[in-house]
Amino acid sequence: MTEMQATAPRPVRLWALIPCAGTGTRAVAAGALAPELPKQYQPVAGQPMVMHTLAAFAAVARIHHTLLVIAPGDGFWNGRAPAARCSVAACGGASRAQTVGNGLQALLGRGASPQDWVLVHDAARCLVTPQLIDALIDACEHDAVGGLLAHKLPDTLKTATVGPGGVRVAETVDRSDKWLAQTPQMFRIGPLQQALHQAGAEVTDEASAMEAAGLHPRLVPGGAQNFKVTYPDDFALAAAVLSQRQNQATLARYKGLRDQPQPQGNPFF
Ligand SMILES: Nc1ccn([C@@H]2O[C@H](COP(=O)(O)OP(=O)(O)OP(=O)(O)O)[C@@H](O)[C@H]2O)c(=O)n1
Ligand SMILES: C[C@](O)(CO)[C@H](O)COP(=O)(O)O
Repeated sequence: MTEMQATAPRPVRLWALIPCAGTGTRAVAAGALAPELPKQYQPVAGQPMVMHTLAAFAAVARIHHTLLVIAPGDGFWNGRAPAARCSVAACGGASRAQTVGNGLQALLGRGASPQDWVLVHDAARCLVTPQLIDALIDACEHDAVGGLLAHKLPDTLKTATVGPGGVRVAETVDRSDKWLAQTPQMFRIGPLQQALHQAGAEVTDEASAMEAAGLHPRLVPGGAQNFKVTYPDDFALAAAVLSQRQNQATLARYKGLRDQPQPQGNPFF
C-alpha cells in the first residue's frame, strides 16, 4: 500500500434515516385506526405501510445503508427482516425531532461520519419513489446546505378566524412563494445534528432546524403523490396509488414477456 492510499479519506457516503416511532394520533382521533397497531404498520395495498417506504430506499443503490428508528418496545420487527441494506434501532423519542436526533447518534455509532449525507424520510410517506429520491440526491449532493422535496402549493390559500359565526375566512394569502414541505430531507449529519440540538424537540422537520441556524435549504419539486398518510382519507388514497403502480408494473412485465420470442405453441401468448 502506498502512503497516498493509506491516508486517503474515505468517500462521503449517503445514509437514509426513517423515523418510525410515531403512533398516528390524528388518524386514531378521527376513528380511522385502532391504537394497538401504529399507523406506519397498517396494511396498505397488501403490505404494512412502512414496507413500501423501505422498498423505495432499497432500490436506490447509492444509499449505503438505511436505519429504521422505531420506538423502544416496538415488537413489530421481532423475527422480521426490514429490507436490503437496512437495520433497525429501537431508540425512537417522544417527538419526531427526538427520534431523528437519536437516530443520527445511532448512525455515527454504525460508522457514519459527520461529513456524510443523511436523507431523513417519514415512514408514513409511503408513496415516495426511487426516482424522487434520486432527484433529491442529484440536486443536493454538491449543495453547500442540502435540501428537501417539496410541493408548490396548488390551491388558493386562506387564513381563518374562529368566532361565534363559526370558522370563517380572515384573508386570502399570496401563494406564489408557498411550498408544502415533504421528505426526504437531505443534510450532512454533523450540521443537522447540531441544528436539531439547538432547535429543540418540537421542530417538525429537519429543514426548520437548519433554517433556525440561518441556512436556506434547497427546495426540490416532489409531487402531489408524495403525501404523508395522516388523516383517514389518506389511507384509501395511498392504497389506490400503490395498487395502480403495481398494476402498471405487472402490465409492463407482461408486455416485456409477450415481446420476447416465444416457443412455438405457447398457449399463454
Ligand atoms: N415520536 C415520533 C413521532 C413521529 N415519528 C415518525 O415521524 C413520521 C411523520 O410523523 P407523522 O405523520 O406526524 O406521524 P405520527 O406522529 O405517527 O402521526 P400523528 O402526528 O398524527 O400522531 C412518521 O413516520 C412517524 O412514525 C417518530 O418517529 N417519532
Ligand atoms: C417532516 C414532515 O413530513 C414535513 O411535512 C412533517 O412535518 C412531519 O410531520 P407533522 O407532524 O405532520 O408535522
